[in-house]
Amino acid sequence: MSTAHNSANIEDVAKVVLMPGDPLRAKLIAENFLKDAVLFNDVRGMLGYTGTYKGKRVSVMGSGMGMASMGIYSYELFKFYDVDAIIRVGSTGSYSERLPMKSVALVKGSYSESTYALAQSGDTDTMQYPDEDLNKLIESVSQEVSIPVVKTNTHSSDVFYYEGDLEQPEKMVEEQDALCVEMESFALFHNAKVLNKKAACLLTVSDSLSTNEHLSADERQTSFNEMITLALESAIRL
Ligand SMILES: O=P(O)(O)O[C@H]1O[C@H](CO)[C@@H](O)[C@H]1O
Ligand SMILES: O=c1cc[nH]c(=O)[nH]1
Repeated sequence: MSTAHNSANIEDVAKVVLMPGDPLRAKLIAENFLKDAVLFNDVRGMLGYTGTYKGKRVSVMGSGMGMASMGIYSYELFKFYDVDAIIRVGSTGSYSERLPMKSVALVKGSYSESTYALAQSGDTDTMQYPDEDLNKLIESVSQEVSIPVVKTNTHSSDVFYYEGDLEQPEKMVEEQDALCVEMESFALFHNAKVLNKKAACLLTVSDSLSTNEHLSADERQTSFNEMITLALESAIRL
């Protein structure tokens, strides 16, 4: 079985999938963290691999950028590949010094102005949520492996280059308790909800919109490693 966007057979994909936005980050994760990783998809360059981590089968696949792309890939993984859980591992821009550079955020709610949920199923909720039990697991693993997380809502935006209200970051912090911005978790959480599956989202702060700092390529690599370790250590306990 395959779809228009994924050439894998159902048995090629593990029950738990890590999803970075960037397909090349999926490749790096497969090469550096998984044993015996095998490529299961390269349609449109959206690389997906399955291997083992500490003996347990885990997959990793890019989601692409934005709700529409995450919407397609996560829907297909849940619905047609019988995936139980997806953990997004993304980069984020911080709106507040309460979420410093390189810190890891565990998303407890995803606020969006996006029409994704409305268009997908008529869902008018502007806040979509991760799986509560999966988040609790990640939180407890974070203590066990000493990789701290900041629990926060995120702003899940359709827009990267923004020319609107300059006070948007402050408003997101005050009105939505969203300390950061990224572009996919709202669609992922919505799909998990309508398909009765599990989803979570870990984000590493790569940019600060409050202090105007940005991670270098090397720093990104090192700090993403902590988030990926936490996601994998959680995945094998599911
Ligand atoms: O690092 P990833 O997972 O791609 O996530 C963030 O980076 C991209 C923007 O540069 C968007 O996809 C945003 O959500
Ligand atoms: O969506 C994103 C992701 C990383 N950094 C940003 O500024 N925005």
